[in-house]
Amino acid sequence: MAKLYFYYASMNAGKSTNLLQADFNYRERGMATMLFTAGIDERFAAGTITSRIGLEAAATPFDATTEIAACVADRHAHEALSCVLVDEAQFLSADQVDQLAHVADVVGIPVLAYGLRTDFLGALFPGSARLLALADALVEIKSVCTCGRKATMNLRVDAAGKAVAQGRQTEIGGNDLYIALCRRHFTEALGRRHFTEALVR
Ligand SMILES: Nc1ncnc2c1ncn2[C@@H]1O[C@H](COP(=O)(O)OP(=O)(O)O)[C@@H](O)[C@H]1O
Ligand SMILES: Cc1cn([C@H]2C[C@H](O)[C@@H](COP(=O)(O)O)O2)c(=O)[nH]c1=O
Ligand SMILES: [Zn+2]
Repeated sequence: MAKLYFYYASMNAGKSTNLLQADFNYRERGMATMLFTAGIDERFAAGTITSRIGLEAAATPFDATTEIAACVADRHAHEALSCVLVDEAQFLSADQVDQLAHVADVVGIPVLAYGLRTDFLGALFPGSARLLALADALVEIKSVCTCGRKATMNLRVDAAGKAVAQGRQTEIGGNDLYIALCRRHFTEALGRRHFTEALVR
């Protein structure tokens, strides 16, 4: 039975690299894949998944209106797909994650979704919340804080490197805007009061 996997991590942990390696594995065996990534993330060429170590592949951009199950069914009708891979899965809606579960369960294609678990305040993204609830397998991709502990959180910083404690959940950026930290250093940088406020919102 095909499964829905959620590979989650903090920023800069190697999610896109891992996705591109999985994709390469399928393709070198002559198996077709379909890749999705968030259309709003235009840090690199639109419709491209790029890892910081130089690998890249073409992907279908998704936004809030994308009917992912229909896109997969269309492609699958022309070429039998062996795997669907989704980057930036934190930006999926709950309904789009349900569609990915349908792709695995009914269409029978394994789905590998890669994304952040939590935002800059330590709160779940909608897509991540649904994936944590539904995925058959939750796989953590680990990275390291400056102190050597596991970096599970994403601190947003301003131009002066100061922690940002409020703002909209979606703010596209890279190392200029975010630092992956362990929970202890994240909480200290943010101030425990802000951290708790975000969680009870
Ligand atoms: N020029 C580089 N050469 C080798 N590794 C790099 C380079 N730049 C970044 N990295 C490493 O690549 C990883 C980030 O990969 P990426 O797949 O883009 O992460 P994510 O998708 O989780 O944000 C990090 O481990 C980072 O240290
Ligand atoms: C923590 C956090 C992140 N984002 C954005 C920033 C990046 O554009 C992506 C994550 O990219 P990566 O592949 O993991 O490097 O998400 C955001 O919009 N809001 C946040 O709180
Ligand atoms: Zn730390």
